[in-house]
Amino acid sequence: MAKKYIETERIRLSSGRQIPVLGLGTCAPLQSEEEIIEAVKSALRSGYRHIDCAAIYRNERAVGHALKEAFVMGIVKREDLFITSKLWNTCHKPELVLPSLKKTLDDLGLEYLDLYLMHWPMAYKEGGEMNPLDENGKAISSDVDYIDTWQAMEDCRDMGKTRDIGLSSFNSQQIQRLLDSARIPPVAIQLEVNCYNTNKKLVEFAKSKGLVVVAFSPLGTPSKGAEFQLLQEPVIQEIADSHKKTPAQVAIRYLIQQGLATVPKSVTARRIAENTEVFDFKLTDEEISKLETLNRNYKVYSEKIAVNHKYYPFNADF
Ligand SMILES: NC(=O)C1=CN([C@@H]2O[C@H](COP(=O)(O)OP(=O)(O)OC[C@H]3O[C@@H](n4cnc5c(N)ncnc54)[C@H](OP(=O)(O)O)[C@@H]3O)[C@@H](O)[C@H]2O)C=CC1
Ligand SMILES: O=C1CO[C@H](CO)[C@@H](O)[C@@H]1O
Repeated sequence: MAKKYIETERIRLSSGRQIPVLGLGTCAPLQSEEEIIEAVKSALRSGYRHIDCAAIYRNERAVGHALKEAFVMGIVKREDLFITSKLWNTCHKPELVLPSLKKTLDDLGLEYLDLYLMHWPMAYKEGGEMNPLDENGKAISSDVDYIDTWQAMEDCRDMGKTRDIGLSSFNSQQIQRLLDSARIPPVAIQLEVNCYNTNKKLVEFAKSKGLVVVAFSPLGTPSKGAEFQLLQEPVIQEIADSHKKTPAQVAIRYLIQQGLATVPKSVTARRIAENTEVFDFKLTDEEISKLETLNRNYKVYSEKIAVNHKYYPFNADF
């Protein structure tokens, strides 16, 4: 019988805390509040203890609703959970950081987060749309330096509003620049990593600086009408068949064997459970090499609306 996902599957953060390697993604723009509530409850019942949220997903109240029900029903206790959320780009001004975090906490119905990430190094114009666009459809920048935003995030950690702080989609130069001035170093970074985008140089760089890497879009975001469909690749299917596993389980297992945490998203109870059954088999070195032939440095989240931003992260080599 497949080994149930259990809480020992964790990675130690530089702060000494631990992050469960498997979490539930909640970026679900097409799903209703009811679907999100059911998905989070289903995940908690399946043994997930790590939920990945963000203000920009516009569904933190639904996640909070599910958490509250799970607490009342005794499915899980707050202290057993690892809840991540992310500061959105329109709230990088230092005076907006704490209010943004408080809004997220209020929506989630929590006293504190486990991890608060800066969602992107890029600040957008404050005070209006979450994706403010100019007449050419490009994001309108704000001039805030992510170093100043980080200092406000450090203050949030000092206040106990979040146990740890981290980054998302920063390139190596931006990580280094931030580390050079940080009073509190980031413990983790979310990066797009999957078999289409193994992102090796950046992953190794981040790890060498003491950051745990959390892989987002582990399945290649099939729902986004993506150009390529990772889960339908014959190479993945073949390896899955030989282990009596599914392509999604192989895609997730690949990341775990790279020493990464990951946050596959699903609102389908069967898949939510399926995605946990990844701790009872091991890919061989040969299988890993075969999977890596799929790499084409393909990004689902290239944030093209912000290509002209001063801090656009994808112009650097890595
Ligand atoms: N920091 C950042 O900038 C970013 C962070 N993220 C985070 O990462 C999470 C995951 O990435 P995301 O881009 O959502 O995409 P994923 O790669 O996790 O793919 C999600 C899609 O795969 C489907 N799916 C899930 N499990 C299976 C399965 N076992 N078999 C077949 N299909 C499956 C889901 O369908 P269904 O739901 O219908 O079951 C959904 O359509 C996000 O939800 C978010 O939390 C994502 C992007 C950027
Ligand atoms: O997490 C993410 C998913 O959706 C957002 C857009 O709406 C992205 O900007 C982001 O990186």
